Amino acid sequence: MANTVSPPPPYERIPCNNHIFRVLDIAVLFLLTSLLVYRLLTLKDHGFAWLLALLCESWFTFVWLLTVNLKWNPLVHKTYPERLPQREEELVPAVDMFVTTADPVLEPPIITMNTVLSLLAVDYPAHKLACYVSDDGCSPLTFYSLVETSKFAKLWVPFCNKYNVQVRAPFMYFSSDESMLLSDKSPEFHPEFQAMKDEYEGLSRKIQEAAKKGIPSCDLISDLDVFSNIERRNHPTIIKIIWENKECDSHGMPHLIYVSREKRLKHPHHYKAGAMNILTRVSGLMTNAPFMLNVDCDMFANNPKIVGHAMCLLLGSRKEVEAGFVQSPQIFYDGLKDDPFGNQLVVMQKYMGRGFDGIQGPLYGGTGCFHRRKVIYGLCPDELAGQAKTLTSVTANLGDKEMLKIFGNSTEFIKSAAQALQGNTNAPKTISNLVAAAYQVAGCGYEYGTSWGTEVGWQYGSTTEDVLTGLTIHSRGWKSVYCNPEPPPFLGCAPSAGLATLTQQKRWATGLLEILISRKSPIVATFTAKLQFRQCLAYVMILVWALRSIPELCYVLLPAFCIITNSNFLPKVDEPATYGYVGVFLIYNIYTILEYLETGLSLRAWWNRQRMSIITSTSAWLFATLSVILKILGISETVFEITQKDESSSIDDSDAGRFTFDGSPIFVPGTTIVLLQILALVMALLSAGDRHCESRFGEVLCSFLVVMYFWPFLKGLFGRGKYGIPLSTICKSAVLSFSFVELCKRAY
Ligand SMILES: O=c1ccn([C@@H]2O[C@H](COP(=O)(O)OP(=O)(O)O[C@H]3O[C@H](CO)[C@@H](O)[C@H](O)[C@H]3O)[C@@H](O)[C@H]2O)c(=O)[nH]1
Ligand SMILES: [Mn+2]
Repeated sequence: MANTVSPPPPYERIPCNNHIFRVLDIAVLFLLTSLLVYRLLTLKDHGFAWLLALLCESWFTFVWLLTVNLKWNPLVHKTYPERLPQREEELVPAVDMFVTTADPVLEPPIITMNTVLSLLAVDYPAHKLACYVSDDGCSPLTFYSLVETSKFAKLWVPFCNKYNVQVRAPFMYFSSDESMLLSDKSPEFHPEFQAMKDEYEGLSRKIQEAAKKGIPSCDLISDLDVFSNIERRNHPTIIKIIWENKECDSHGMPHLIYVSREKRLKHPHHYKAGAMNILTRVSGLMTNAPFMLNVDCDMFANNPKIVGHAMCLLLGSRKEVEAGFVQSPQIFYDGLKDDPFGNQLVVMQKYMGRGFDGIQGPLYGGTGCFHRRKVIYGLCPDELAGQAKTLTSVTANLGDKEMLKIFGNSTEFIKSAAQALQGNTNAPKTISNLVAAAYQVAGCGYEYGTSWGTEVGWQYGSTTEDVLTGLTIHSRGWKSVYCNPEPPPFLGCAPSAGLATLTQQKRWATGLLEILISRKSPIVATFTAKLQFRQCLAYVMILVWALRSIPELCYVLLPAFCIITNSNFLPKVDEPATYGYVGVFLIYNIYTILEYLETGLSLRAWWNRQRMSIITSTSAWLFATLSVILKILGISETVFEITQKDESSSIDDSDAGRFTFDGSPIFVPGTTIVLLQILALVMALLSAGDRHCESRFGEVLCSFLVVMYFWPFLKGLFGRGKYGIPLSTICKSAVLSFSFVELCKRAY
C-alpha cells in the first residue's frame, strides 16, 4: 500500500483542563445538598422564613447542578485556515452575508456602514460573496448612506487587500495608532493611507450632514422617490441592487443589495426573525450561497480571515452533522473600564461557550454566526435520514406541491430551495434579472400558510429568536461549533448604560422564558426529537433566567424580613451549620474570582458583575416574568426593544460608569430593596441592646451585604439629576416598603 500522508485536519478539538473548577463544582454541590438536608431535618423547629429559605436554596442547588452539567467537559476548537485543501477559486463555497438594521436613530447609519465595509472587505474571493442589508426602518438615510458607502468601498476593498489591512472597519482602523499603521510599509503607502483617510472622513461627513440637514438633491433623486411619503410601519417592499459584481471579479467588490421588506399595520412582522427570513429568501433567489453569515448592524468583522476560520469547521469535519452552524462570541469594543454595568459577558461567554462546545455545541447568538442554508431550510443531517420524517417535513427530495406548501408560492424560489436542499451549487446568475421575483418573496403576505417561522427559517414566537432558531436546529440532531480565533472575529457595541442593560436583559429573559414554555421547549425536544439530554439541561439553565428572579428576590428580602419579624433564616452563629453557609459563600466567590483572574480581568470587574447579576435578576428578570405572564393571559404582547448604539465610546468620561436613573418602573424593585434593608438595619440598630440581637447576627450581616450589592441604588437615593432616582420612584418604593413591613408585622 502506498504510504500517503494525509494532510493534518483544518481544526483541532482541545479539551480544557478544569480540574480545580471540577473540585470546586463538586464542593459547592456537596455543601448545598448537605445544607438542604440540614434544613429539612430542622424544619419543624423553625418558622416561615426557614421554609422559604429551604425552597430558595433548593432552587439554587438545582441551578448549580445545571451549571456543573454545562461546565463539566469544556472544549475549544482551534482552526487552521492554511490547512484547508487549496482549491481553485471557482470551487470555494459562496457565502451570503446579512446585516440587519432597524432604526437610523438608535442605530446610526455610520455604524451600520462600517459593518458593511468590514464584510465587503473580508479576505475571501469577492465573487463568492454577497452582502444583503435589511432595513426595518425603511430609511432613505440608510439607503443613501449605503450608496455612498459602496462608492467608498471601491477604494477601500483594494486598499485593504493591497496592504493586508488587519481591521477592515474604517472607523476602527483610522482611530488606531497611526504611527503603528504607518511604519514598515512601502513608500507609496503613506500618501495612499492619507488619501483613504480623507475619503473616509468625507463619507462620514456626508452621512452626518444628511442625517442633520436631509439628503442632498443629487443623482439619487429618482432612486429616493420610492421613499417619499413612506410610513415606517406601513409601506411596500423596496429592493435596490446597489452594486453588482457583474464580471465575477474575485478581487473586485461583492454584490451589495438593500432590502426593506413590505410592512402593513395588520401583519405581524416578527421583528428581526421576520427580517432574516426575507433576507434568506431574497438571497436564495439571487445568489443562493450554501452558507449564510449574519451580523447585527454594529458587529463588524474584526478578523479579515474569519470566513476561512469558519470554513475550517464547516468543511473540515468528516460529517456535516458536526457543524450545522458555526458561532463566534459577541465581543464588544466600546467597553468601559472594569465593566461597571456587567454587560461585557466575557467570562460568561468564555466558560459557557467551552461548556456547550463539549456537549452538542453553542447556542445561536443572533450575530457572528455562519449557517448552512439547508439547515435553515429545515433539513435533518444525513445520518438521521431514516428519522427525518418524524423530525421535520423538509427532505432533500420533495415534490413541487409539497415545496410550494412549505416554502410559499414562488416557483423561482422553490427551484432555488430545491437546489440548496440537494446541495447543488448553481452557476452565477445576473442578479438584476431577479428583482421582480425578489419583490414577491419580500411581501408581507408571502409567508401566510407556509412553514416560514415555524419549521423553516428563523423561528417566530420569542424575542430571542436566535436561541429559539438554534434550539430548533439542535433538536433536529445537528451539532454546532464555537469559533473563536485570534484576533476576535466580530466586535460590536454593548449597551452603554444601566437602563439600556436592564432593558436588554429584560428582552432576553422574556424571550428565553417564552421558549421554555413553548411547544419547542428543550424538555419536549429531548424526548421527542434529537436534542441531547445534557444539551437540554444546558438550555434549561439559560431559559430559566426570568424565573430565577423569584427565588433570588425572596432570598434578598429574607434578611430584612427576619430582622423585622424577629425570626431567623440562618442558623445561630455557634451552630456547626454556619460553617456550611460560610463555606458555600467563600468557595462560590473564590470560584468566580478565579474565572475572572484566569481571563485576565480585574477584581473590580468581578465585583461589578456580581453586583449587576443580582440587580438584573431582581429587576429586569422579574419584569420579564411579569411580561410573559401578561402574554399568557393575553393582556399584552412581548416586544423587541432595540438597543441604542453609540459610535464614540465615552471611555474617558469618568462618570460614564455611573448608574443613571429615570422614571422607568424597572428601578422600583431595586429602590424598594435598598429602602427595606436600610429600614431593617435601623431597626436592628435600635434594638441592639436586646437579648435577641446576638441571634440575628447572620441576618444583619446579610442585610448589610445586600446593601453592598445594591450600592448604585443607595447612591441613587442621594444623587442629583440623571444620577438620582426620581422622587416618584422613591415614593412608590417607600409605599411598597412600608406595606411590606406592615404585612410582616401582621403575619407575625
Ligand atoms: O424589528 C427589528 C428589531 C431588531 N432588528 C435588528 O436586530 C439586531 C439586534 O438588535 P439589538 O437591539 O442590537 O439587540 P441585542 O440585544 O444587542 O441583540 C442580541 O439579542 C437579539 C435577540 O434578543 C439577537 O437578535 C441579536 O442578534 C443579539 O445580538 C439589530 O441589528 C437590529 O437592527 C431588526 O432587524 N428588526
Ligand atoms: Mn446589539
